[in-house]
Amino acid sequence: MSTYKYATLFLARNISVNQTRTFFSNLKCLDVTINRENGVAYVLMKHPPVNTLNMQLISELSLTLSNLEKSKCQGMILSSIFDKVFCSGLDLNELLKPKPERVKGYFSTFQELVIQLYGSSFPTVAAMTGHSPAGGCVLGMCCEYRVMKKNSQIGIPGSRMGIALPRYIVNLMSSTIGLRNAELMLTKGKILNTDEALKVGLIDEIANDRTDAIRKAEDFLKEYEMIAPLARGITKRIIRRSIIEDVKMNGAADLENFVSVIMLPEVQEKLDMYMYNLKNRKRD
Ligand SMILES: CCCCCC/C=C\CC(=O)SCCNC(=O)CCNC(=O)[C@H](O)C(C)(C)COP(=O)(O)OP(=O)(O)OC[C@H]1O[C@@H](n2cnc3c(N)ncnc32)[C@H](O)[C@@H]1OP(=O)(O)O
Repeated sequence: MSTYKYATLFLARNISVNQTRTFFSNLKCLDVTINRENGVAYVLMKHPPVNTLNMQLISELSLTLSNLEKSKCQGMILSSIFDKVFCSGLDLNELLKPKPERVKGYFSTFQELVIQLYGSSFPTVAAMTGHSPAGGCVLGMCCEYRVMKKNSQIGIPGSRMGIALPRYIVNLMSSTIGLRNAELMLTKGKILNTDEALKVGLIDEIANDRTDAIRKAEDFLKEYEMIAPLARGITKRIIRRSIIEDVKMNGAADLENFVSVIMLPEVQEKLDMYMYNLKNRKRD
């Protein structure tokens, strides 16, 4: 049995091997296991070293969501096998010196994933085992509930990187923490620690460690066992409809705009500096 399989079973505590089944065995960047008893899917990102959202990870997440939609999945916990990082966001290498068609395809695949996760029919929880910058924060915001390990950081540093965010990201943040907080956070490209994130409502609970994060995520999903699935699903759809409709209406134009900004020499210069600083910063 692989290390990852052990990790999955460890996460699905109290569940014997007979109660779990590996949903997909041919994925490179994900482990997907379903608990047969309650229908909860555990989707663990395992793309070393820091779960950067390269094309492969984005595509596997998307494929997994499609398959979970077709299965009798009752809920999903999105997490990471890494203790320090949930997800480090989009792949900065895709943003640097990009070819227009390639970068357009990349962002469009990410946009589709966001809408798929945000609009999923089953309830979703992000069990964030560590830092969740940028795209990692976006994945978390698409879920109904976010539990984050203490001493982690979360936020979208777009402005600090010279990137004007697409409107669906701004809308997601505004719907999560309110317009005022979103404006303050996003215009400054602020990254929050767990206490700050809890205070503004960017996360819902703080966990002591990985096991605690998973337990809290399971507890959140358990509450739905008493709720009529149809009523829950319809209500979720109504609440989330405006952002989804907005992407359908404006997503393509928004994407064109975003790509043309990314290609600007001054934005590229800023991104280059950002990457340089990332590679040369002191590690803690
Ligand atoms: C139309 C769609 C638009 C969406 C627009 C808005 C949404 C998102 C935009 C983005 O997501 S851009 C990506 C922004 N991400 C970041 O700024 C995070 C950067 N990374 C970090 O802060 C840290 O790596 C970490 C996540 C806190 C982890 O720190 P740790 O010390 O554990 O690990 P490192 O040593 O820093 O990293 C290991 C290794 O990975 C490289 N790396 C990290 N993150 C990225 C990344 N996002 N893209 C590419 N590469 C990344 C890092 O440079 C290290 O490489 P080496 O130095 O080992 O070669």
